[in-house]
Amino acid sequence: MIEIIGLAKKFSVENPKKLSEQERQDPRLKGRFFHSVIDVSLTCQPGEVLGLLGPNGAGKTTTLRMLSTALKPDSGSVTINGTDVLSNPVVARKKIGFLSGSTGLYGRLSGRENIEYFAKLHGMSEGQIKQRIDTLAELLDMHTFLDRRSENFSTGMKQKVAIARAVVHTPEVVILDEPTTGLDIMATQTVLNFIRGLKEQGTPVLFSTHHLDEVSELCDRVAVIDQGISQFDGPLQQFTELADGSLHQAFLTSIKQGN
Ligand SMILES: Nc1ncnc2c1ncn2[C@@H]1O[C@H](COP(=O)(O)OP(=O)(O)OP(=O)(O)O)[C@@H](O)[C@H]1O
Repeated sequence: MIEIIGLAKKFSVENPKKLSEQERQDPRLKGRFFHSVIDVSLTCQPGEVLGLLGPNGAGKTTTLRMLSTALKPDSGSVTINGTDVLSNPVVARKKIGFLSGSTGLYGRLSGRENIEYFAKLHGMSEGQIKQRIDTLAELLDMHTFLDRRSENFSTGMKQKVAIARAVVHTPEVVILDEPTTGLDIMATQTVLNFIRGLKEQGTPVLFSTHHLDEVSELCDRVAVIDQGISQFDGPLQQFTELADGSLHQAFLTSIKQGN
């Protein structure tokens, strides 16, 4: 189970001139600090898929980075299957599979070698690594390119390898930052099927997205963040009931309610 309560994170603004016009107008800019995440709470139970929604700049990536231990929150708590992530980041990291926004593969290595490298960091044996990569290659449809150098991979190939790398250690929970952004229809479907497989195994999956069709296809729960504040966290059905069954309208309603 993933539980986030009252998470907050501000960044110091080193050079205000570098802020976008939108950020300058944003009420989260207070003096020398930009309060990216102000108050975010959500939960995701075993076997549930949670879709994290919010406009550009809402604070989704910042929230996911705190959840994955990549960033330290200013306040709030994050618990994964009973482990307090903030006080036990090393233990928590083993439990988490995290796909960040940038795939960051080593271009000189093949897809397989990129995955192997992470598997070794997790202390997996040669036998375990081979078996796990075989399984992931099948699930993510990677056989045709897995042994090629990754520098010339398409966006979809890179993303599949990055997902395989994130889950190679069979984590207890999976967190994916916009896993289908930039992917074609086939690759998107492969990734969505992969998430569905995780759900069937009872693994909680939390992913951020701008695609409402993915939410209706896959998600049990929805969380909405706007300007760093949680506007909704609940079952999909409760979310759609905000606007007579229309996901699109429900999203707009949830955001308007906070303003
Ligand atoms: N290291 C940082 N320093 C200063 N501001 C930051 C930093 N990281 C994020 N921000 C700002 O915090 C806000 C929230 O960013 P974040 O990337 O979490 O949003 P998001 O909801 O993931 O957006 P998108 O949907 O566009 O990916 C943005 O205005 C961003 O510019």
